[in-house]
Amino acid sequence: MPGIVLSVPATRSTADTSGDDFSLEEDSTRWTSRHVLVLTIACLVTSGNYYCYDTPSALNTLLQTHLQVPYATWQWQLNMLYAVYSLPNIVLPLIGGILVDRVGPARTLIGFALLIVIGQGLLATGIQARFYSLMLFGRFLFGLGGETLEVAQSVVTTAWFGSLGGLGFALGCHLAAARIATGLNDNISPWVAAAPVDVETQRASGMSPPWAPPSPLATTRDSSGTVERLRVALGGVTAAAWVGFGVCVLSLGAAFWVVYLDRPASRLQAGIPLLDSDDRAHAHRCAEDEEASACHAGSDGEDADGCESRPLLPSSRASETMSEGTSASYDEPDETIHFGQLTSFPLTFWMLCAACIMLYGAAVPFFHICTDFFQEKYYPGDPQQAGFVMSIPDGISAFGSPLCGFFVDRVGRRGSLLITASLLIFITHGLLAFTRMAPIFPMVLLGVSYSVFAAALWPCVPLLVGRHQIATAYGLVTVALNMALAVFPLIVAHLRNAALARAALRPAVDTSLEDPLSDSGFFYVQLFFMALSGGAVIASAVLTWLDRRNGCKLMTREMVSSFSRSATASSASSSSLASPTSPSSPSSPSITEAPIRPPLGTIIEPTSPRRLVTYAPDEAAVPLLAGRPLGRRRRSTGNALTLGRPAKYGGVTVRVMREGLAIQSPATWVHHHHHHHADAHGPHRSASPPLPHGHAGPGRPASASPQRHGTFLNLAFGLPRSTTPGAPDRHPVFLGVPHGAQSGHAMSRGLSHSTGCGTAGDGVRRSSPDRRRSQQRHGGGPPTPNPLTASSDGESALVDVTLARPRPLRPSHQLPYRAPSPPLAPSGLGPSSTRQGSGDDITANAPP
Ligand SMILES: C[C@H](N)C(=O)N[C@@H](CCCCN)C(=O)O
Repeated sequence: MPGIVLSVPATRSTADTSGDDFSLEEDSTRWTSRHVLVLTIACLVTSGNYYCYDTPSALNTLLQTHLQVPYATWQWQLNMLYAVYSLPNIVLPLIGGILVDRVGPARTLIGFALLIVIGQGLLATGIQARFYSLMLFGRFLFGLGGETLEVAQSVVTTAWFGSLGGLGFALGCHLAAARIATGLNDNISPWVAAAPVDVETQRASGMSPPWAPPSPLATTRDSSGTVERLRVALGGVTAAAWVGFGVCVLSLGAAFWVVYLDRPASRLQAGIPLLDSDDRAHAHRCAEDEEASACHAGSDGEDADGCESRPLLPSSRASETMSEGTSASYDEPDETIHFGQLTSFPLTFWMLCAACIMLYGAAVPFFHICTDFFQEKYYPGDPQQAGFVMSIPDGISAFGSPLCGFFVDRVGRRGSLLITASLLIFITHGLLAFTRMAPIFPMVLLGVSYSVFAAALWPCVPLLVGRHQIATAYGLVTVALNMALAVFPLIVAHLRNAALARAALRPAVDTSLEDPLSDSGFFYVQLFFMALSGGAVIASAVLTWLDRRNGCKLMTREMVSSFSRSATASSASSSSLASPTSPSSPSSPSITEAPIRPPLGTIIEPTSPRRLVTYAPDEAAVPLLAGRPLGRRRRSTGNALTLGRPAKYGGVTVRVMREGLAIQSPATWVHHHHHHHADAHGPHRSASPPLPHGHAGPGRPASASPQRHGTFLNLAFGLPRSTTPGAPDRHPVFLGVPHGAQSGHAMSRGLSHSTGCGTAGDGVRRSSPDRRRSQQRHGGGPPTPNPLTASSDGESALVDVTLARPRPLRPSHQLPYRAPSPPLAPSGLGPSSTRQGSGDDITANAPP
């Protein structure tokens, strides 16, 4: 009996359909130079934004002098420059995120980077022309692009590093780049702006009256260096603003580069899953192409769209579009993110937003005022010392964020890290409010906390939402961040003003700092920040608690499930799963604590009798596991794959070709559906006894049904006979585990889905998770178990599964294998019956 190869279609692959070999151009399970390049350039993309964001405050009084406005007016104007940046971003990143989810990060990345360039250009022009309204408008455009650019950048980074086990580190590098860009601006902008301006320019601009003697700083045109001459020629703050413009142009260039590196063909080559938008574009192009079938067939040549490298279209949607030659299937409502879908975001996600508001609110608005505070309480008349202490958190974060991100990738436990960080901020503000301890130590604590929470918070986003919602989710968290940054500074200002007003009314009393209530409002401000960080502790604790009930997604180490990797070479991949030394090896002692994430294309040769892979229930398609329920819904089910000895159980091999595995165990329904006999009503059914293990049923050259035995891949499978001499049989096989009361419904859905879809050019039937979601939504029925479809060619089969997210399997979930409840049959079928028709068969493969 030939070993059965179940090729489980992956999200994206570069597989070769011509055979069982699954070759890739790059080992997609490791960092490659391409990854390093993508990360480096992606970090540069937002550098312009971060460099220029703080230009107004870095130039502050120099700008005021240049604009020749009174101090009070300037305070208002300065704040307005920040307000027009932040206020629109209370909403815009959400719209931007939805846009990114719809059209993909490529176009949006360029668009947002362009907005930043234009915005900064207008700001610089406004400064040069001393035209404040133009500055304001430029800053507004700059804000439109700035925050949403980060969303698009995060999406690209998540795609490249999410399943590589390096998302925390990669996002930490973004943060580091941001902190460095901020630090550079803090130093370079004042340096450029304070350049000596020649006397004539000063006089011409009115900065210096004609009778005034030249400033001792002012040099003349005979400055020796080119840089000096440039500084003089451009003139102070204008030059500083145009330098910022130059950095933004560089960032735009980086955005183009990232888009180039992230193009579909490049992703496929690197084993990075394509985005839905890429799917759409790709499928549209291929559908228009007369040679679209070559895309399926796996031609070796490369076309502009990268068809060459995706003979197996990993996306069900793509494959359906490709196979059906229509784009209609892409337009299913569930496939496109829209506002209505926000309600489908889990509570954990909203709690993450709450934690983001409190954490950033307790840190960043404090940075804005802390130099004032330090000068008042610790370093009167010493702005330099105050400035130095203020820069501590950013300095620590510049190198701490990637380190913490790396730690997060290795340890998981993001919720616990957020709680710890919140506690640290609480202690920081407590120390600053109630003690006279030098602020250096509290600021170091704050720096550590800032590094930890930013590094832990952002990588949580893709773990909590669906793959097609990631940009929207990043957008929402960015909205939350901007709410904090827009609202809390106003509250802080109000607290201070109220305290100052009270102090003004008070008679001259002892204003010594021994009395904390006698300061100019900073004590109340610190209490406010303590309240926020206390709220962050609570939000993070609730988040962690919810997450534990919801599959411990935030505790997961390493990979983002919805971005399963494309394949490594099959042998390597196989060994990566089987080898104890492999990071994802299930045989390491910790295997039951962390989900196995078989990279796409992995050939699983089950060699260990006791390996259990558990995936958390998927919202949309909940595969069923008999036995003790796993996951969030205690009475619900989880997805499990149990692997056994191939030699003993017929050499069942599973190749992961979609988002991991969701093979139900311990009992599996198998439906052989001869699509050429299918009618619109689904297969015919007839009762007959179950096939014994490895026994070919009528009309089949071979059949293998590894039965439940200890812990193993319980998979019933039949290989239909080839009807065309020389041509491999391509029969979709339905695998699903109807269980409990929903079984009949679920199975019938699966069947109708099976009969309703065309077969791809390569003969592979692919299920559509989104279609299923759509069916559920419109049918209003209960969740549908994964309808796994497959086809076989006598030697192998391709099985399409939808994967749920992996979750760590805690020791309490390490269950001894136990006999399953017999699965309920669909529509009156008994649990242990095999019904065979001439063309369509259902095998209910119950455990013996
Ligand atoms: C307002 C500014 N963009 C900001 O504070 N950003 C945050 C979040 C950055 C997320 C990057 N993916 C920061 O910590 O810098």
